[in-house]
Amino acid sequence: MNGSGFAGRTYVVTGGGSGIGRAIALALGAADARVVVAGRTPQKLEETVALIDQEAGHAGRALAVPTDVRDPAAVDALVTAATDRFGRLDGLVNNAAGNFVAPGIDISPNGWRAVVDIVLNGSYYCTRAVARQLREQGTGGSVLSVIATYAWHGHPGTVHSAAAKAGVLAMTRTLAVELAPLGIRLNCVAPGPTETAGAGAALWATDEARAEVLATVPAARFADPAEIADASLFLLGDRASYLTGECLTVDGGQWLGKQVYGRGATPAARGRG
Ligand SMILES: CCCCCCC/C=C/C(=O)SCCNC(=O)CCNC(=O)[C@H](O)C(C)(C)COP(=O)(O)OP(=O)(O)OC[C@H]1O[C@@H](n2cnc3c(N)ncnc32)[C@H](O)[C@@H]1OP(=O)(O)O
Ligand SMILES: NC(=O)C1=CN([C@@H]2O[C@H](COP(=O)(O)OP(=O)(O)OC[C@H]3O[C@@H](n4cnc5c(N)ncnc54)[C@H](OP(=O)(O)O)[C@@H]3O)[C@@H](O)[C@H]2O)C=CC1
Repeated sequence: MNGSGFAGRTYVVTGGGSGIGRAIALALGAADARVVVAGRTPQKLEETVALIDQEAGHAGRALAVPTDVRDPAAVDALVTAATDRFGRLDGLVNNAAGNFVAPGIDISPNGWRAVVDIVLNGSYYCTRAVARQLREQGTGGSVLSVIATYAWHGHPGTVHSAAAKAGVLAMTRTLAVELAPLGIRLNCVAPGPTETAGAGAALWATDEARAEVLATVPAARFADPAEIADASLFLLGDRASYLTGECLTVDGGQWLGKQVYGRGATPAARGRG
């Protein structure tokens, strides 16, 4: 990945201690970027830092800053810690999330708040803090938010997350216009079902639930977090320099895969098969 334009740049990755966030942090580290990982669990963040150091062959390329993105003061302190350590910022990945499956009418106000505060409010606080830093630097930069396709098609069982991800998409499109004059691009990536411990526990905790999810994916497999990281680095980096306010779906065809007659078959073809 040398020559990709990431060398010497600094990115904050929220939820960088696990799953997709860790994969993005590792990919940035492998591309010679400096990476600041934020999340609530220090040990998970330190593991990511150790993996980046190991890949680099030396320490110092990554920093763990325990942060709850629901706390705007903590988010401001995260940006200060990142710039104190690396001198400047170049971008942000809003990846932190919380989720659970429950019927919408049964979710308590606190349950609604828990998810919306992490996903929507946290993404706003982080975007605001990083964009202010970029404005102060006068350098421009790039913000990527990890959403989900149910931001536009909805999803029974996760109304809090679907509503919050839709909010992040609207935030991205709005701020893409507001911040374009500052050279700041904002985009989203929408992964389909991706093999992570967090999503597995929250969304497909049983073999039956897992099989049900898999049956919705035309590609007939879960994504590897590294595949989401590849798309994410494209959106974050200079090869996407004229791309802003967009969302790239990386879902094995899942959200397009609604069908009446079966995949790849017309009724006539099915008759022959
Ligand atoms: C099916 C295919 C879809 C494919 C696309 C999927 C797209 C999206 C995927 C993801 O987002 S994966 C990310 C998954 N990762 C996580 O969720 C990890 C982080 N999760 C958490 O931190 C928790 O799950 C949390 C609940 C979101 C937040 O934790 P916190 O410690 O802040 O809150 P709690 O005190 O535990 O609970 C707050 C509140 O929420 C209620 N609640 C929690 N779980 C459930 C549940 N399973 N059912 C109903 N309610 C729940 C809990 O009871 C609390 O409310 P009150 O009791 O106080 O009213
Ligand atoms: N896996 C999938 O199938 C899909 C995932 N996504 C999205 O991808 C992203 C990553 O999910 P995934 O890797 O699967 O799941 P994980 O559970 O591994 O990732 C969620 C991360 O968010 C962090 N986090 C949660 N709450 C907070 C908080 N209040 N402050 C800071 N960090 C927090 C968690 O760390 P900690 O608990 O230590 O704070 C964790 O590292 C999410 O945005 C998710 O919605 C989208 C579509 C599909």
